[in-house]
Parts: sequence; C-alpha cells; structure tokens
Amino acid sequence: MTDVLDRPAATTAKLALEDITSGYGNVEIIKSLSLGVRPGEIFALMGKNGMGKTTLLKTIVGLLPARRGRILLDGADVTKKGPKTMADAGVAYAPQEQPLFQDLSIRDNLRLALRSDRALAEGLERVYGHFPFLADRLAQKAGTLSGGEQKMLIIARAMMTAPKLLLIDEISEGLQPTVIERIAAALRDERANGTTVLIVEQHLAFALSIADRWAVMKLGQIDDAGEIGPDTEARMLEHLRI
Ligand SMILES: Nc1ncnc2c1ncn2[C@@H]1O[C@H](COP(=O)(O)OP(=O)(O)OP(=O)(O)O)[C@@H](O)[C@H]1O
Repeated sequence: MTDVLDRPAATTAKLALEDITSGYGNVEIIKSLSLGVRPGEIFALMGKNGMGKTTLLKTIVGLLPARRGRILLDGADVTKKGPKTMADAGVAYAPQEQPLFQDLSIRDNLRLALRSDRALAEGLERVYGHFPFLADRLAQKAGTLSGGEQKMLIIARAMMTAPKLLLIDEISEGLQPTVIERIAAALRDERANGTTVLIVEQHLAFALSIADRWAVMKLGQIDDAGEIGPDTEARMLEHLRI
C-alpha cells in the first residue's frame, strides 16, 4: 500500500494530507504526499534519517508552507494557515529541536500557549495526572531538568491546551524505558479522551506498543503503511534497515 489517504473518507479524517509538496529553497523534500489520520487514533510515522518526517510535521503546523496540495483538519482546508491559527484550531506540536525555553521556569514554559489563568489551572491539572513530578517543580528552570524530565515537560506543554490533534517528533530518543513507558501511558490516556496523535518515531518497540496504524516515509513519500498487526514489525524492519 502506498497511499493511506483514505480518499473517500478524507472529509471525515481528523487530518488529511492531499498531494502535499514542500521543501527548503530549491529543494523539494515532501513530494506529493497523501496521508489520512483517523479521529482518535495514534498514527506512527517511521522512516530512516533525512526522509522528511520533521519537514512534514512542520508543513502540517504551518511553520513551512505547503507548495502544492491541501491540508484538511476535520474536513476544513487549513493549507494556508500559519502556526498560530493551527494552534488555535487545536493542533499542538512537540518539536524535536529547541523545544523548551531553558531559562524559563517549568510554569512559564507550560503557560506559553495559554490565554488565561483558568486555562493554566485546567492544563496543569491535566498534565499532573500524567507527570506528577511537575507539580513540585513549577518554579525550577526548564534547563536544569534532566533529559528525561525535559522530554516529559515537552509533551506536557503540548497537552496543556487539550489539543484535538497532537503531533510529536521523536520524543523517545535517548530515554530510559521507564520514561518511555510513562509517555506511552500519557498518550494512551489522551487517546482515550479523544485526542488524535501523530508521532514521528525511530523507536520501533515504542511505536508498536501505542500506535493503531503506521506509515514509513522514504524520500518525501509514503513507502508503505497499514494497521498495526502481527506482520508490522517485520515490514517496518525491512524498511528501516540501513
Ligand atoms: N532548514 C533546512 N534547510 C534545508 N534543508 C533542510 C532543512 N531542514 C531539513 N533539511 C533537509 O531536509 C531533508 C529531510 O530532513 P528532515 O529533518 O525532515 O528528515 P527526518 O526524516 O525528520 O530525519 P531525522 O529522522 O534524521 O530527524 C534532509 O535532507 C535535511 O537535510
């Protein structure tokens, strides 16, 4: 299967990408890519280094303009929207690079995207449930947290707004198994609450343990995709082999 757009269901998908092309300067990285993410699922996007996974996430959230194609959120065309509008529409992004303000406190990192004290209180309540250690450390500077704690703060910040679509870029990188399991539990809880999640991952076991469906990217296109099932690991390994 090379196309998981679910064309007949594009208007009922949470997120539908239709023939998206984007890139940097003269170079096209994402090449006419189509993909559908269903409401309430966890979708794992895999692929070797440099295949365009981060570029695709940046294109979805409007940090990088789509040059061709359409992006639909709940059936509405959001192709030309910038990051602020996408955030207001309920799309949260946990980026891989420079994700935290190291000199700001945990509290200030968590309140960045929020408009009111009430939203802050509600968001804190939500993320304390997933990551209780945050409750005692609100005044601590983000840069003084351990690597694993920073990753949990990145996820927590993306969850503060109760997003309807959560995009997460390689959160498991360099983490010990207990932290990965805690993040997996948080994502399962969010899914149970109706949040749709798109993760970019290199960690095969983590992706297999939480995802409902998967796709592998190769050179800016979807190379293979399917439901998570007994054959998934072997198929992914085939694609991810160096
Ligand atoms: N700002 C940029 N300017 C020019 N080229 C870029 C830029 N960012 C990424 N690229 C290039 O785009 C290609 C895809 O990069 P991208 O980060 O999207 O891949 P990826 O699949 O997320 O890789 P990884 O798993 O290593 O994070 C790479 O060849 C990369 O060098």
